[in-house]
Amino acid sequence: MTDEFTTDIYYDDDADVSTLDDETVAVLGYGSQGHAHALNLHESGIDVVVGLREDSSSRSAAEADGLTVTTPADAVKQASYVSVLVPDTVQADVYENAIEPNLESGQTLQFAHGLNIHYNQIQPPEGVDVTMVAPKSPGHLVRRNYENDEGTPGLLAVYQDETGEADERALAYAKAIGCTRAGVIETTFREEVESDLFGEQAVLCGGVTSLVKHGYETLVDAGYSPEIAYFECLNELKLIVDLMYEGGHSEMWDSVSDTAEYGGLSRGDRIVDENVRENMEETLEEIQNGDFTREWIVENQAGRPSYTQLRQAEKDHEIEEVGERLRDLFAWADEGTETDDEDESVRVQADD
Ligand SMILES: NC(=O)C1=CN([C@@H]2O[C@H](COP(=O)(O)OP(=O)(O)OC[C@H]3O[C@@H](n4cnc5c(N)ncnc54)[C@H](OP(=O)(O)O)[C@@H]3O)[C@@H](O)[C@H]2O)C=CC1
Ligand SMILES: CC[C@](O)(C(C)=O)C(=O)O
Ligand SMILES: [Mg+2]
Ligand SMILES: [Mg+2]
Repeated sequence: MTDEFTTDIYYDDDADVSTLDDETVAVLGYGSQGHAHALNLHESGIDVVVGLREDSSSRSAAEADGLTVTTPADAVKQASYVSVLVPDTVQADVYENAIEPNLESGQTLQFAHGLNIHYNQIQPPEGVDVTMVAPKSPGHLVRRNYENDEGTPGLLAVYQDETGEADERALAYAKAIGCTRAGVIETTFREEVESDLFGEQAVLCGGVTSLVKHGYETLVDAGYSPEIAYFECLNELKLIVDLMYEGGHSEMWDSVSDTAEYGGLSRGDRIVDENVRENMEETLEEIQNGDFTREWIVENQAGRPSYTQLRQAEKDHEIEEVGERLRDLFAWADEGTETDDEDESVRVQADD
């Protein structure tokens, strides 16, 4: 642990996987996070049972991966530690029907995102520890990093500590899925939920895709080719973000040309200006006052009409079709010498 930061950060030496020896962890859901947690826990020597619906489309994958699968209700009965990794929108329902009737004092109820607890969609009983281990990464990378002996940073929070061991047990879980290899930051449910929702809406997912689309459209509308616009505004973004990830903004600015640095520093705040900042503050307020979550719950109750429309519009955007064609060319380039007939035809087009 280090005391140089405002929060506690835990690493492998601060956690002990054997805390969960002789226990069974129920992983409910086998999607993005579920498959990663279940497999990493299993390979860390922990007894895992996966809870899925009888007709679940994930059942065959979990079984093929060598895991024991049963229903969510039965998994909760078998386990002392319950990790809720079904989508946020069904957690309240799964809690009411499969978890709550089978919960016993001393068990741990754990989440990877605090939405349902923080916005009171799930109200756990006394006697049960309620914790969160939230990897700050898509689940598929949680798994890939673990397999590569690398870690995934995560957040840890304790909402209810009835056993006096909630923290220690959550740390053991975080270590078993590979998070303490990279570092686990102690936080609260409120901080995790509000910052996570804000990050994905304003910057990571919503903000960045809108920025890319606006950049792409500006170039294409001005007569530049869609392929050039795609590479400039989307493909190269990864390379720039990789530099920021490795060494912060400084490493990125050091690596690009002086022309790019001067242009970026003098123009960046003109593009993402005070209006954007005000929009960000409004978005954060909707998260803090619960408006976003209320809207999302109603949207789900109504069968997701707006979500479906927004998803389709995003899929139909020209940049998706251009990107698909161009990524195929790059897939060929990545395959090196293993060319086949199909690859050769791409090579001709690429050379043309
Ligand atoms: N996606 C991510 O990378 C991240 C997610 N989180 C959090 O992790 C949690 C899980 O999210 P995520 O991994 O994206 O979820 P997914 O959408 O990937 O979960 C799908 C899994 O849940 C099962 N499932 C869906 N509905 C039900 C149901 N009603 N009853 C039982 N099982 C069901 C599905 O099985 P079936 O085949 O039966 O539909 C499938 O196995 C959420 O709290 C999320 O906020 C946190 C950090 C990152
Ligand atoms: C950035 C999106 C995320 O918050 C995540 C992968 O961390 C999510 O909810 O999927
Ligand atoms: Mg997140
Ligand atoms: Mg999230």
